[in-house]
Amino acid sequence: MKQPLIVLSAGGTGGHLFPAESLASALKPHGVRIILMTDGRVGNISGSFPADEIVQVTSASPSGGSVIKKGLAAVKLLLGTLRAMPTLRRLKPDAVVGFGGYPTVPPLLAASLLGIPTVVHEQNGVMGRANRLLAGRASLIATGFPEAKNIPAKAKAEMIYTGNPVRPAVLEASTIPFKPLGANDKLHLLVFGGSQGARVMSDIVPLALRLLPDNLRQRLHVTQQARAEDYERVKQVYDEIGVEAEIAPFFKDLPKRMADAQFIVARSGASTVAELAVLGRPSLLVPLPGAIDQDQAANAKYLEDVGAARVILQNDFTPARLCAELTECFEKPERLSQAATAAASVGIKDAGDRLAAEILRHLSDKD
Ligand SMILES: CC(=O)N[C@H]1[C@@H](OP(=O)(O)OP(=O)(O)OC[C@H]2O[C@@H](n3ccc(=O)[nH]c3=O)[C@H](O)[C@@H]2O)O[C@H](CO)[C@@H](O)[C@@H]1O
Repeated sequence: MKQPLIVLSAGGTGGHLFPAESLASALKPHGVRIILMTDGRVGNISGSFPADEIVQVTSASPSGGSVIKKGLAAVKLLLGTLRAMPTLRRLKPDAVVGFGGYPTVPPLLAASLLGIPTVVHEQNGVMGRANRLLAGRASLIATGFPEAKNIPAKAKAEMIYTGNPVRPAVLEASTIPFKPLGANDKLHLLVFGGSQGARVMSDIVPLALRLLPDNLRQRLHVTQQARAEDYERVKQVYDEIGVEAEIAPFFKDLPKRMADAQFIVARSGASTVAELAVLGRPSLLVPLPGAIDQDQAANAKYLEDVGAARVILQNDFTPARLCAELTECFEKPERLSQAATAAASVGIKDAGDRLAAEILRHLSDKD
């Protein structure tokens, strides 16, 4: 019997790649060969990806820019589709699964033109533009949230809710219990943006900590992701005000650091939200503003609605507001424990296995 082959396609940021990595890990024990198609941005993020082969595809994104730029990007996507066709003809995969982002358009479009079943996984509470382009031709659409808005009406695919697959490192860290904050304990505060970091965290968090009364500031241990260009100014403030802080542009061991944290201030990308739930950690979320689909606002609301997170819009995310939130953490530590429990109640640890099982079932139904 031929070994099943599944092509996974994901844009090269953590938010798209990590769920694909989790699915790959879940498919491997079923004897499936995995090929990853992604763009040039993957760099060292793809180091741990359990693929048998990694194929680079176009990274053209028609978002933003002038009409000419958009036109050029559309031509690139079309050329990418034409280039993907011979690769897919050679590989003859049983399915191509896309995780969103423009680099997934050429492989999935080429697959559907060749009659190869395509699966779209939408991680966010609102379907992204690349996935919307592909949904009409997909035979299976899986979603990370119970409801995904903006799915095109013409999509005839079977719809399933699997949750967002999280990396094996997150599942490992999820066995670490939440440590309630004792009266004189240090509060472990973790601050991060997304896979690319977020400037607003470097702008606001150090100033908020400067506003904290000295006795509370001494009770903080901070771990903060800051873009390389922001590193010095963040470090300078922490040195000045005597805050214990570990700062880096990207933490490879973030899942373990999330598990060790008692309060997390972050953006609300789909993977971040899924990880907060699987790990069961309290958070304050600042959705990425200005996104056309407001997907991060929908993601954050999911945790807010169950009492697992507070959500602050970027305009209201001021040093004073954050200082007040942190003061409350120290004064009402039981609130952190309650939010941790609420987060854990909506975590889906087996989303990768669920998605793998649904894809294999879907393929065998088609046989
Ligand atoms: C700017 C942008 O287009 N953002 C989108 C992108 O987000 P982006 O990729 O930034 O955000 P996600 O929250 O989905 O993923 C971030 C991932 O990076 C990891 N991490 C982060 C920092 C660090 O130091 N180490 C580390 O490992 C997190 O654990 C998480 O797994 O894709 C998401 C999923 O489609 C969308 O919701 C976001 O709107």
